[in-house]
Amino acid sequence: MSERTESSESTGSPAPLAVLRPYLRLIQGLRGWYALSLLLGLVTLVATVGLLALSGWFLSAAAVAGLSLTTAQAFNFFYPGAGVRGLALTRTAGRWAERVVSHEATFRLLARVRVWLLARLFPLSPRQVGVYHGADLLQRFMRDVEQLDGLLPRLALPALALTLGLLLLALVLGWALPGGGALVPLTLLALLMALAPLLWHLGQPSSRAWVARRAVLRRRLIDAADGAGVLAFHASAWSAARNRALAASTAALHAQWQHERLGAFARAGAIAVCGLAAWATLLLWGGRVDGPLLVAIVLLLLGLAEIAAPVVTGLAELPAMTHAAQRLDDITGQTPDVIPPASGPQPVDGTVDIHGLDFAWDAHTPVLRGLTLQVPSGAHCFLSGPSGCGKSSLVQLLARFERPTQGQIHLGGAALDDLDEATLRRTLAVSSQFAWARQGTLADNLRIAVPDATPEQMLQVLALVGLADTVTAWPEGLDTWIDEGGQSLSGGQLRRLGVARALLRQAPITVLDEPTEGLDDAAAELLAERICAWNVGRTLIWISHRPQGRALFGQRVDLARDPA
Ligand SMILES: Nc1ncnc2c1ncn2[C@@H]1O[C@H](COP(=O)(O)OP(=O)(O)OP(=O)(O)O)[C@@H](O)[C@H]1O
Repeated sequence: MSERTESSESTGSPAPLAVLRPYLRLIQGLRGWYALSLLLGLVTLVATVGLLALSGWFLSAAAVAGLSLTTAQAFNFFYPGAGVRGLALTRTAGRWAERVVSHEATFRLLARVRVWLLARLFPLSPRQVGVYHGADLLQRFMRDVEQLDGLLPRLALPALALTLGLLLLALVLGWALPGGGALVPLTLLALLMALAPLLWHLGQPSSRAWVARRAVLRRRLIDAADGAGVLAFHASAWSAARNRALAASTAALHAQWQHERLGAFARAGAIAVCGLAAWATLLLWGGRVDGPLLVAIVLLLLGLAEIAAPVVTGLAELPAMTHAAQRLDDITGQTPDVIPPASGPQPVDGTVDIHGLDFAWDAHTPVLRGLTLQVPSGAHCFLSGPSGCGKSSLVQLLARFERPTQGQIHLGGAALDDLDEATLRRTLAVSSQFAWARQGTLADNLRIAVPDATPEQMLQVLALVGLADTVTAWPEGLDTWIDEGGQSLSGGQLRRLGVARALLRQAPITVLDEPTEGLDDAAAELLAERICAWNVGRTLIWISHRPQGRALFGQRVDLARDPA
């Protein structure tokens, strides 16, 4: 688990509301959808409370009218009955339409947020992304984004609809209840508004714990599942991993319980406040206004609880939303280590010119010091050196995933920093030391390098790395399914697939990091021979701590001795 992720969870101060700003900005393009949703929410609110009020009035007025035959005969049952049916239908249709519209807006917003996040994640260097545990990154992209999707439909819009509804009610009650009737909904509004800062304050610890602990739970579970194959050999480590996952689960459930408890109290508080308003109205205006009208108003105020409860639940969610936004801000707030120019010079050939290169992963441990190396265009260079001398770090620098602390790299006469992204990737093909395959067919994995590669071209490079016979013997050949991360391939096959992918590119400069790992000496020698022949006229940098194939290379550099 990364230090960074762990620390951002254990020591957070209250997340400021300002972290929600980027998401509110993304909402701007969906204003029409949200305005429609607000309108439908208002219609539903009016229909809901109107239905309760009218039904209450209807029942009590009918009861009063039934006291004598004359009034019973004169009472008009038809219009109120039609009104009740109309309001009930409006309420159902309004709620349905409001849900459809707000869900549509939310899905559109989710898509926007995820695309926006990905656009900020991709320019980051592997080191910047690597500080996040894979499970944690997924949690941020999925669960934390989902937490934010309620910002408008579950909080802002219902709160706005309720506020407008209460103001409207103030007008109605000002007319219906003489002597300060408008004060009832206005007091209700003030009380609900006072709940907001209280819930914000009270919700901070539990929501921070809930957002953080569910992320820890996911990491622990994925750690245990990923490591099961290894941990199962070590009984105590395996039971420790399970216990850690269990403890994380217990802690996450406890935090969720505390978080939900606050929401439940808030809901109960809102219902109680509406109930108190109804009682107060009954006590203050009982006997002063028409009985059925008073019943209607009391029921109307009780009905408001149905609208106010979800609003305060949304308010109780606000701290969790800001904590989720804060976790996303950890990613989006980063400045990429390398910002490539939009356009730049074109390399004229495959020369690699490294001059006075210094590099360190951290301030205390220099990895490369004053490395100077010139590989002429079309030359084949064998780069060796003991483990840890910085061979793979040099690959990271050539690929521009990292920046040197000093010195310059030129490719084809152009400074690496000046190359635009597409030109750099076109110029340089790299097979990294860490082999990887994505879930998909073998052909899918090769087409990562060249999307329109033909089966013949793919088999050609597979033959170079000694995989063609194996692949053609598989019943599905190039269409053989490869499991996530290349798990269905042997270590050596996976490594050679990575090399084949780089070779398929036929780029002016090819860099292969430890391509012979996992091969016996004879196979390693043969691989070097074939790849040198394939790259005739193109620059090849072969990085290996093994001597096999060394004699085939015109240029031989020992990184531990030659530089500095
Ligand atoms: N991503 C990284 N973050 C921090 N330190 C790193 C990282 N990658 C490598 N290092 C450190 O940099 C130093 C050089 O590592 P590097 O992988 O470049 O060596 P190498 O010569 O390729 O070794 P090997 O032959 O074992 O692959 C090592 O001390 C290593 O711990």
